Amino acid sequence: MAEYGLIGKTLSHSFSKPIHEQLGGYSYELLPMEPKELDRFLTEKKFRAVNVTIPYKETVIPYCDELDAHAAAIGAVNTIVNENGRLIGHNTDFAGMMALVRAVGAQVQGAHVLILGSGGTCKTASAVMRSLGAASITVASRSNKPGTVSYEQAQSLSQIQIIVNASPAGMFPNNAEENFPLSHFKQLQTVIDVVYNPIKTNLVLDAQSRGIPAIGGLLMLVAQAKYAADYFLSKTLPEEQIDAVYESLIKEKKNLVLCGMPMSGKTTIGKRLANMMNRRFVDLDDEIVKRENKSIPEIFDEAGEAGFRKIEAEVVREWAKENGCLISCGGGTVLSQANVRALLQNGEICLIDRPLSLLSVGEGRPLAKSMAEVSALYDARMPVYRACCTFSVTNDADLSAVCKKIEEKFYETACTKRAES
Ligand SMILES: Nc1ncnc2c1ncn2[C@@H]1O[C@H](COP(=O)(O)OP(=O)(O)O)[C@@H](O)[C@H]1O
Ligand SMILES: O=C(O)C1=C[C@@H](OP(=O)(O)O)[C@@H](O)[C@H](O)C1
Ligand SMILES: [Mg+2]
Repeated sequence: MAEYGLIGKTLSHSFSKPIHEQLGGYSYELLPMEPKELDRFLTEKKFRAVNVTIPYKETVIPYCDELDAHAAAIGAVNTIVNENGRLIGHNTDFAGMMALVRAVGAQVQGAHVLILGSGGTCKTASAVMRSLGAASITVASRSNKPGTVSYEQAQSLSQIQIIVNASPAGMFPNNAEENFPLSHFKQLQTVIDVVYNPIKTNLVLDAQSRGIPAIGGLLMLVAQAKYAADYFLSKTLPEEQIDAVYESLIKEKKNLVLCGMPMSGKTTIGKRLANMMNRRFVDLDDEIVKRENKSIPEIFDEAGEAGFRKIEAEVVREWAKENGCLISCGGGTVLSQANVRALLQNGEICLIDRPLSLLSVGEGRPLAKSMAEVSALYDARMPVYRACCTFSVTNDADLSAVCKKIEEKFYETACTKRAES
């Protein structure tokens, strides 16, 4: 019998297991099930408490003997506690979203709010925004539901100050999906995205690049889990647990991406650091070579630089979706804004800043065959590297000192909650 767990349809990418195990010390199982199995599961009641996710948050309501006030008002249940055979339904998404709103510093009182998506999460978002005194709440949906506007109509709502994405747009595996355009919203103050995989969707990255505070859904996931764990254990865990679990999850899940000049040490440092940090090591050039079964100079000879960049972009798309990796780029990878954006969804980019005087001509590098070429590349590329990186480390010391410095900076500056909003 699974004592605690998560019921839903497809759960392979859920982070709930490590979150709950860290929060409450109990074992927590992912329990994917079809509707037929759900009926048996909730009738047999062989569990102590479970969380509920898509698409069952409304389906489970008739099985509950009692609902708490939030669950009843919202019409969705994400936590069920089995109290001696009586199933009590709670909604801790409400408190989870409150935590997200607080963390990003949204001023909801008197604000005009646009919610993207009209499913279950929209109900929670509306309830939160209403309770915080929003002046108006408009819901945009693709399905012409009564009381909603289309995405096209939503574009003309120039008074909108807060946008909440409550739809699965941009969610894994559709990370590259174009986000809802933000350029029309001149009054926009805050963007909240409930999607937590990737850690930053294109919507969050777009808002942040416009200087608009924005936050992804990971903190909400952790916060709702903490409030669910309170019900599971019949006690109130400290609020600080939310930040602690969030930060440890971010540290584990974020990719560390190394960029920089050819011969700056990306591959060498990457291998060593991945070992030190116990991370999966991915060298994008190696992945390209493996995929094409050709060396890099052969690819350049046959397909030109444009052909190489096309393959490189596809390999970036694939690996940028992963979590917890150490990714060493090729020297030209981050010259493409689309590649940078993909890598920033789940990662922090570190520039390996190796002074020009320490760079040399390397083998198998078609674009850096002479020192004159290296020097010209250096002048052209360093500003681009500096602009795209989250932090940089000078590589002019011995390798182990440089690796240590990168690890420290990654954890200290790149993985804090502040970096997400
Ligand atoms: N801090 C360092 N100390 C000594 N050698 C270094 C250092 N950084 C880089 N190198 C050397 O520079 C060369 C190029 O490194 P590499 O990792 O292949 O660069 P990249 O992947 O950035 O093109 C390797 O021979 C590596 O050992
Ligand atoms: O600078 C570049 O444009 C390139 C750098 C190489 O990687 P390294 O930086 O690891 O040498 C490799 O991706 C390819 O030759 C193109
Ligand atoms: Mg390399």
